[in-house]
Amino acid sequence: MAPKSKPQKKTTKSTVASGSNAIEKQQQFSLQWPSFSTLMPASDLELAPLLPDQILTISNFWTFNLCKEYVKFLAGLPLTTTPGKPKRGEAARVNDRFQLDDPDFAERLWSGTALKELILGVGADEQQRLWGGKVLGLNSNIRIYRYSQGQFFDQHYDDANNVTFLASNSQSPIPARTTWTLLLYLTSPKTGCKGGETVFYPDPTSRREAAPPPIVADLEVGMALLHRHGNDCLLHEGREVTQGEKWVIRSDLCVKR
Ligand SMILES: O=C(O)CCC(=O)C(=O)O
Ligand SMILES: [Fe+2]
Repeated sequence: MAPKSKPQKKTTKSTVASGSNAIEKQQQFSLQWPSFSTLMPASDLELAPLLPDQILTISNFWTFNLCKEYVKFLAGLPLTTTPGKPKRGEAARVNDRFQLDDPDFAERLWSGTALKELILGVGADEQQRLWGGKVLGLNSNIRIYRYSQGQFFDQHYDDANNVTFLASNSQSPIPARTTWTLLLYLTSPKTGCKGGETVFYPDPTSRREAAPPPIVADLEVGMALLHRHGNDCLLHEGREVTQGEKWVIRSDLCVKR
C-alpha cells in the first residue's frame, strides 16, 4: 500500500499562487490529511491581540498531539527547498516547502476547527472593519513550510490576492480577496525548535519618531497567528532556526470581493 502521506496527483495547473510576492507553479493534489481528533472548543479559546487590529493569535488552536501527528504526516511529503537566491522583488527565503490547492482541507481548517466561530464571532459590523469584508473562509492555496537549522524567511510583506472561492454548499465559485495571513505553528522550543520566531516591524508613526520596537511572536505548538496583509501588512520575517525544525501551515482569510 502506498504510504498514507503520498500525494495522489489529480491535475496540474499553472496559476498565480498567493504566496508572498511569488508567482509559482501550483499543483493540485489530493492528500489523506489526518483527521482533527480532539480540539479545544471555541468557547475555551480566544483571539488575543499581539498588536491590536493587526496581529492576533489563538493559543492551543490545535492540540499538541494533533501537531505531532501532522509533523509526522507532513514529513512524508515531497517538500522542495526554495532557492537561496530570490527573483527580483521576492524576499530571500530558505526553507523547504510544499504547496497545494486543496479546497476541502481549507474548508476543514475553517469549519472543522474553532476558527470560523472565532472569526465570525466578532460581530457583523466588526467583521467588515477588522477582516476587510464578508468572510468566506480560507484560501485553498495551502502552504507547508519546514525550516531546519540555518533556514529562515527574510523580511517581506505579504500580498493580498484575488482568488476564486469554492464554497462547499455552492457550485459556483465566488470572487474573493485575501486580507489576512494565517500561520499555524506545529513546533516550538518544547519540540526542540529554537529560533524561528515570526517578527514584525511596525512603521514609525511619523518621520521624526524612532521605529517602534519589533513585535516577536514566539513559536508555540498549536498556536494560530493571523496578521493583516496587502496594503496593511507590516514588514515581517521568520527568524533563522538555530536548532531543531520549525513546521508551519499557511493559508489566508478570504473575503467576498
Ligand atoms: O514562517 C514564518 O514565521 C513566516 C512566514 C511568512 O511570513 C509567510 O508565509 O509569508
Ligand atoms: Fe509573510
